[in-house]
Amino acid sequence: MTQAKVCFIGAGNMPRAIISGLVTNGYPADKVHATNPSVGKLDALKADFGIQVSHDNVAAADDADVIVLSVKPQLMQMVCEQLSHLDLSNKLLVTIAAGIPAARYQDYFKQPIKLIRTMPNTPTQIGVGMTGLFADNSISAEHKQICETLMKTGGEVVWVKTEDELNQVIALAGSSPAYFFLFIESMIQHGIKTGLDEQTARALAQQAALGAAQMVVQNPQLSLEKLRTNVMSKGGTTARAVETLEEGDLRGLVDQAMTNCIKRAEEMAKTF
Ligand SMILES: NC(=O)C1=CN([C@@H]2O[C@H](COP(=O)(O)OP(=O)(O)OC[C@H]3O[C@@H](n4cnc5c(N)ncnc54)[C@H](OP(=O)(O)O)[C@@H]3O)[C@@H](O)[C@H]2O)C=CC1
Ligand SMILES: O=C(O)[C@@H]1CCC=N1
Repeated sequence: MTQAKVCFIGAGNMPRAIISGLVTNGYPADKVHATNPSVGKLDALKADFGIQVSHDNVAAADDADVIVLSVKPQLMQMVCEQLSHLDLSNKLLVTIAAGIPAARYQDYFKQPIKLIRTMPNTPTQIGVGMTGLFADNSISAEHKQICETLMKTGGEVVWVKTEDELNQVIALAGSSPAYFFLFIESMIQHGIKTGLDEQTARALAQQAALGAAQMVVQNPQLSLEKLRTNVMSKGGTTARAVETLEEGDLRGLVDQAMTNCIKRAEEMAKTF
């Protein structure tokens, strides 16, 4: 089952990112199906990637080898219950939802299931994603391999040893693209405020962000502190800017943001 028939239940931002990674990297489009209530996202997926689309969760799931549960956590129970009368014994279930514990799905489906929890991020869309994966001991090596192959088309994957660690994956990778977007957005706002046009401000900020990320990736032998201090001439402009960020306790703020991110995942685990 190396090229399994995959069905995404829910066709929002994250499944679109995964589907883009899959098809762009040569996964056969005719083996990918997405379902969604509204038509716009389905039309776009069909036009952009040539995959099958429909509104019928049950028929699509019944036809698939791998069912990727891709709706918002608050809709998950309803969607799973809708599929619960299908024979799922030969299917692999993959969830991308934040928060909901693996054991909860067993209750939703009212039958024994094989489920892998994943936590991807939207850069998967352009092949530089990061996905955390968790499977308990009941999941076969073959199913783990299928899931890993699917997620790897969009970037890197990391298996975590305990389910709790998936919450750290959310804080470090699932949610974190948004932190970087906010930072870049703030930089662009400053550029515009001080007189640059938006296009120029964005070009400057985005290239600096890309360059900084590539510097981190391509210099594993250098600490982040070293990379930072290499930019900071003594008594220069960067030192003044970085001092300002430190005085404003950027580190403390990031720590608090990530702590709250994890707390929210824990709350969601109790709610859904
Ligand atoms: N966005 C991200 O960066 C990440 C998201 N996730 C997880 O991915 C999941 C989806 O998030 P995301 O894609 O961002 O959410 P979106 O809000 O973009 O998409 C949710 C989709 O689910 C559809 N939907 C609603 N009801 C049903 C139903 N009954 N059957 C099938 N589809 C339905 C919605 O359709 P309609 O528009 O018609 O209402 C919508 O297209 C969440 O569980 C989230 O935790 C995980 C990692 C990262
Ligand atoms: O914000 C969320 O809940 C989802 C999970 C990680 C990214 N988006």
